[in-house]
Amino acid sequence: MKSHQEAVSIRLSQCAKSFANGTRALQPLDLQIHPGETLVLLGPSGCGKTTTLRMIAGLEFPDEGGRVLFGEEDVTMLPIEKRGVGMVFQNYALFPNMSVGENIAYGMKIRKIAAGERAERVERLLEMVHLQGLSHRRVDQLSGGQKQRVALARALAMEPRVLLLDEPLTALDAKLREAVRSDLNKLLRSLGITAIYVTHDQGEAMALGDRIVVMERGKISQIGTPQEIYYHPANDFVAEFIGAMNRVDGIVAGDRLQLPTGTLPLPPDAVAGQPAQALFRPEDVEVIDITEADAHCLRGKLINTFFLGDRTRFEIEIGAERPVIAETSRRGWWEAGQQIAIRVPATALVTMAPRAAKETA
Ligand SMILES: Nc1ncnc2c1ncn2[C@@H]1O[C@H](COP(=O)(O)OP(=O)(O)OP(=O)(O)O)[C@@H](O)[C@H]1O
Repeated sequence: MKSHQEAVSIRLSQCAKSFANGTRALQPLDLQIHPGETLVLLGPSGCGKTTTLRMIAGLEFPDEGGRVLFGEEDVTMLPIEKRGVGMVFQNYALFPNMSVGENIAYGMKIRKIAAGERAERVERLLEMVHLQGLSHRRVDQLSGGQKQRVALARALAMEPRVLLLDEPLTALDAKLREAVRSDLNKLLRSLGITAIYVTHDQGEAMALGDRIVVMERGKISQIGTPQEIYYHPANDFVAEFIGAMNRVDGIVAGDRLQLPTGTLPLPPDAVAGQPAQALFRPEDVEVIDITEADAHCLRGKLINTFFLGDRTRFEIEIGAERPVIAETSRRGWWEAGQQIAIRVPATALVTMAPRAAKETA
């Protein structure tokens, strides 16, 4: 089913939010969401993700001076029922004593959409969320994943202009979460609806977002595609929040970064003779046997190993402020206490984006 609505852009302009108790949940915020894109709001607890989403929904209103636009239409003061948004929450918010079909049809009934059309839309939506044949099942007899699919179908039933999802997969167990996430991804792409998705889970953000907005303490820290956020963090906060990051300090010597225990490739912004910092991801660290170490390695002592099933994590003391973390899916094993070496290819050095909090699109 294609969304009947044309995809709409959304613009937040100077949207700040203070609550009556004096909490400043959001600093004045500017944000442009493209028609049909899935934008993920990502950040730690309390950073203002939900408040931003609720302002787009019409469940909160920005402080004076803030404006919310859907396309050309100023919706700043419109309540939720006049905005044409569909919402999905972590806790489903379904009517437990109604059937699946009744839940999905509820909004349509209120809007007095004819029974025939209601039934037809319910069938189409059930098919879309892979719940064919379950229309008469009571909601309290469904699994968590099925409930969340019903909530999604219900949100889409009114053919909203915008779909808003607030931590919709958090209540599901890990395996189910991945399955529903994959379906949701396909669905969002096929519908082409403008969607805003709140999560504190960076894996989810990477998997679902066309772009990700990383938020920190009521402010936008960076906006970018998942690749931009992962490989070119704009600042320390993003670098630390998204995935694990190694950072080591050295001195630029010739075409290498010199550390007490060996060398690494040069960071991109390195200046000869100056101190510089190299940032790299654990999965890009090659762990090698000390007998094979050469001038392009760092030497160290293995202080911890963790077998994680699909990969192994090593913590290696190299005389820097923090141990280097390496993760590899290759089968190879060293014992804690052993001397070891690591190599990092030049292409794996993560660069900081030159300017913070700039829109990249
Ligand atoms: N109704 C309210 N009254 C007062 N303060 C509020 C209210 N709603 C949110 N806050 C505060 O505003 C800040 C941002 O909250 P918000 O719910 O947007 O964060 P969040 O990033 O969604 O966090 P979480 O991931 O924990 O849901 C927090 O400090 C929160 O305590």
